[in-house]
Amino acid sequence: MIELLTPQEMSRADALAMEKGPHDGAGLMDRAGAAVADAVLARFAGAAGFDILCGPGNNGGDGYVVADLLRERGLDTKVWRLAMPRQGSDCEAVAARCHAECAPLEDYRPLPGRIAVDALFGAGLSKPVGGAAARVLGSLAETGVRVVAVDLPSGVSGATGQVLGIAAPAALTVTFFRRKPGHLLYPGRALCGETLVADIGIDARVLDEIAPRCFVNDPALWRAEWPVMEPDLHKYRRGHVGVFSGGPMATGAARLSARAAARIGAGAVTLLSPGAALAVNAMHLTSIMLRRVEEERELLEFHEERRPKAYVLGPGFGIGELTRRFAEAILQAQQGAGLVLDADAITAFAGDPQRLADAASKRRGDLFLTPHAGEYARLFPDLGGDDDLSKLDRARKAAAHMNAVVVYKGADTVIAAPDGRAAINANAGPHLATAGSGDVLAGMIAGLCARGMPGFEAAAAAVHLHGEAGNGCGAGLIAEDLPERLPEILRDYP
Ligand SMILES: NC(=O)C1=CN([C@@H]2O[C@H](COP(=O)(O)OP(=O)(O)OC[C@H]3O[C@@H](n4cnc5c(N)ncnc54)[C@H](O)[C@@H]3O)[C@@H](O)[C@H]2O)[C@@H](O)CC1
Ligand SMILES: [K+]
Repeated sequence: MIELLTPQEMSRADALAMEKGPHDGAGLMDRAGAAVADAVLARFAGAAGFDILCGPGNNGGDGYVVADLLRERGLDTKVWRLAMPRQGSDCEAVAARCHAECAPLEDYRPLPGRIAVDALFGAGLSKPVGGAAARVLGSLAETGVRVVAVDLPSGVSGATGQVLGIAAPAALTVTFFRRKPGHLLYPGRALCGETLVADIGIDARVLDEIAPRCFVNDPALWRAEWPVMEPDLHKYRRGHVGVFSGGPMATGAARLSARAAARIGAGAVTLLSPGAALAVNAMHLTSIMLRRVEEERELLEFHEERRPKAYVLGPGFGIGELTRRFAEAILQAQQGAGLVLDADAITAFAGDPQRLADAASKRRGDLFLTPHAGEYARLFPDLGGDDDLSKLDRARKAAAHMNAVVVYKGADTVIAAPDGRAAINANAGPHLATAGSGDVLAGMIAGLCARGMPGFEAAAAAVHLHGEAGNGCGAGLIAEDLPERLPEILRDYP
């Protein structure tokens, strides 16, 4: 169940399911409505009554099925319809046989103690919600009546998670077959409340034809590429990571990355430090090696001699020509290596992103960019300022343009590959929003890249395990804790 379908892909799944049987459109709708009614009864059977808000499309159709099922149970149930069902739709067919009392939506007033089932718009939302629907959704949000959303809270775009017009927060959302990006991308994710995915009898083989390109970032997405630890493994075959340190007053970030690379299983890690910071770094390192790298010549010597599999450049490094030259040197080296550009190394290319794109077009190893929203907007001002683009679109466009795996960070981190695959992360808690957390993630990505994981999977695995590490710490978390949680988590990934 890791695939995420756009509303268009979901309607294709519905159509393919109807074509192949055994259920026709009304049959799927019966099952969808029954799944919602079951979920409502499991949680809110004791409510004073049930108000089913029905739109004119098939989302409304699900609502009529719910109304009938609750009414059959003898529960106080009333349908409030926005408009008559669309002619010839499955909604029209199920509405015609619904026995619940119907009234115009504009007469609906939310009453405390009753449950509102929001079946106004689902996958077919096509414009901002206005008029009576907007007034009702606004009043739901104000009165705090408990809302169960059918498929999606009406007003939330399934494709982007953005609110078109207005949406009312749901306590529970019941969706069908597979989730959509809008269930996982904010603000949609927060408006969905608890999300249930119901099986309505669509055969998963329809996915072979749809070939979805977006996934929830679950271990099932990358587990097959997890590097196997062979018993006779030599430390350099486990991959060597080089991490660039900043000057004497900015060394901590690089050490966090280095420690994370080591903890995630790189066989060796070397901190590449300017001469002035060697002493301060040496005072804080034990198993991690230290080497002076201040000029491009020293970097190339290290690269030739030690053949690292991946680098981290950016944390605490500073923004300047040296940053850009180091990045280019690694991307253009004969012996390819992965390169994670984080923090300052992303900002260093702001103003001239084409220079990075040119270097990346010739790369021999994987390239990763790990911006948060601010860094993203600095590097891609046009994409960052385009309100029509979702976070998913932005990550994908950046990945294609930079020929890189882009990890667009935040509470709903998106990982996108240049080939169009993308994953949305869902396991990270708010405690991860702390100084140094991103430096740890950069090191984890480099470590998994050095261990031989392909780029997209390495980034997705690192983001997931970073979330797990954060959840293991909870409140009081500081970035130093994250690498130390990894040995326990990695017991599940031998
Ligand atoms: N037989 C099927 O096709 C199935 C459909 N399912 C349900 O059907 C939904 C999708 O149905 P539809 O494609 O009919 O789409 P919706 O019912 O989500 O909405 C489409 C209707 O709403 C109108 N509309 C869209 N945005 C509006 C706005 N902002 N203001 C006013 N009117 C607006 C459209 O003109 C159209 O009439 C899913 O979300 C799911 O709940 C499920 O029952 C599974 C089976
Ligand atoms: K809805």
